[in-house]
Amino acid sequence: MALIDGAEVAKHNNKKSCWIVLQDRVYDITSFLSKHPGGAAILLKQSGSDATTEFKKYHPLDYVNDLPPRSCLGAIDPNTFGSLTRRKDLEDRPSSEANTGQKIPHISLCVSCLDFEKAAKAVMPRKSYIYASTSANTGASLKGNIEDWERINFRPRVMRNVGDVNTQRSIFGHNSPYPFYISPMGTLGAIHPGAEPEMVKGAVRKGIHMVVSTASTKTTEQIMRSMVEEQKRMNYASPTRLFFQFYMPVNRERAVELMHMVKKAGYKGLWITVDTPVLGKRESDRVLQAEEALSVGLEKQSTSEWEVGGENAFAPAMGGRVVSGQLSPHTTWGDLKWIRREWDGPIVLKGIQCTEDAKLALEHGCQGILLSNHGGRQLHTAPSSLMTLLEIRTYCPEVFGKLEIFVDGGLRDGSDVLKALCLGATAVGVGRPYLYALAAYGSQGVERCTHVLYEELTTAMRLLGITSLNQARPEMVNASRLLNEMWRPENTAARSHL
Ligand code: HEM
Ligand SMILES: Cc1cc2nc3c(=O)[nH]c(=O)nc-3n(C[C@H](O)[C@H](O)[C@H](O)COP(=O)(O)O)c2cc1C
Repeated sequence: MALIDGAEVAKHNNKKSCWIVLQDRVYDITSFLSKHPGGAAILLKQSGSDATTEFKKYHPLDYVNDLPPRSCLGAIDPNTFGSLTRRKDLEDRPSSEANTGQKIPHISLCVSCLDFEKAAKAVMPRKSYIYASTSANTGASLKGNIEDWERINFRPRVMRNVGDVNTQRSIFGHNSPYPFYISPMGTLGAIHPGAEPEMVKGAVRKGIHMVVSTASTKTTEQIMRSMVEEQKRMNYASPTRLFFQFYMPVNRERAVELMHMVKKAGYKGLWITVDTPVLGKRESDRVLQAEEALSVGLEKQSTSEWEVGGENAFAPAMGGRVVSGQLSPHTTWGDLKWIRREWDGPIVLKGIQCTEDAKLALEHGCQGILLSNHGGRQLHTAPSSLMTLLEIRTYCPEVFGKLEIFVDGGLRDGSDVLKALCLGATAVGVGRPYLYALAAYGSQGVERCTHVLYEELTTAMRLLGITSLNQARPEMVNASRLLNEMWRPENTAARSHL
């Protein structure tokens, strides 16, 4: 087949005829524009040009196989890459105009979790920063997550021998030096070129557990392989284990296929996200999408025409856009029956937000619950996980001891971790701080973030007067302020459901 000239490709740079180059092949993606789950605008930005670098940020290479038949037009003439369109005018602006040109701070200057965000903002493309930092609606859920940790105080004991401290915890029998783990976050390819494997590398080196997202840039197997390779480099001395976060696809066969893949790859537990029957309204994402559409002249297209994906059968996008077919709004408690038949390992429900559902999780044979509002990205004014933890302690204490209870959302300090453990949590998930650490410093950032949290935790334990996490008790914290605001059945019209 004759090679295609770059100058020819460059001509097809609009929505009527849109060609892109991926690796050394030319693709006509005109008919795919309106079906792309990530939106048409991002593809049009790449029209007539080599989209390989941008593509790899978001997708495994084998995604090209999912394009409609006959999309591949042939190979590009390698001598004509120079004639392709260079869309410099549309390149991503840095996330913070003020930081442009600023040098990234030395990693040793990151002494708290919040410092990683500042560093990341200096280097992250604006789109990636918006994806990471965005939250639902006015941001009230995210704000509540962060603030509630500071509304609980410790009740320290003094004059105790706190020379040596032990911070070990286990998740479903898998020991870890830490009572915290890395929360699942999608699309890490947009955060660091090394994507999920880079995060895994840092995790393995420090021995921290990690939950891998269904919406990852790399495949389930690639991510597991990267863990095994890093383990090998460390003579298998790292206790790190990977768990899998599961978004339920609408199609059951696909769901089963994914579960089998996850099992075969060796993931140690299935964390089913239950707070996302639909995507929350992430406002900054929406503004960005509108800006992108305007920048490529799509403003005349009605939003719905371009945003509703077609009959796609891919992994979900979690970037503020609904991916049709990938998030099932139809999942119910009854589905746990067939899920259990397909998956014999531990099941955690991620996104439990009230007592009633905690009880149901126990009744339905789950092994764990993760109290979470998805980092404030889903329901506007959802309860913080801390508030839910207090509610569950008050109204269904029977789940403690029978389920492993995790919390996440807004934890930015090792002492926040300790508060959750005092109140009975098994372990806590940390999301954005790890993402920002990865963005700014790659796997070294992941290691550093773990170290920072660990140091804060051990200091807090000593100052609280304990030497082991088994000594953490509810009476070591004063949660009165939150308890005053906690939901109570007597304040609700319908009381019969508890
Ligand atoms: C050419 C074949 C392509 C296919 C088959 C494809 C497919 C998909 C699919 C299935 C998703 C849903 C989420 C996911 O699985 O990650 C998605 C999202 C997305 N895609 Fe593509 N895509 C293609 C090209 C591109 C290119 C060239 C770019 C960038 C220049 C791109 C950027 C994105 C972005 C930004 C998202 C949203 C991710 C998020 O917000 O998390 N895609 N695409
Ligand atoms: C950028 C980003 C992507 C996320 N992607 C997913 C995901 O794919 N699946 C999921 O269940 N939760 C996802 N979450 C939610 C996290 O797992 C976790 O619940 C939340 O980030 C914890 O809050 P924190 O970021 O304040 O620590 C994501 C969160 C962020 C910030």
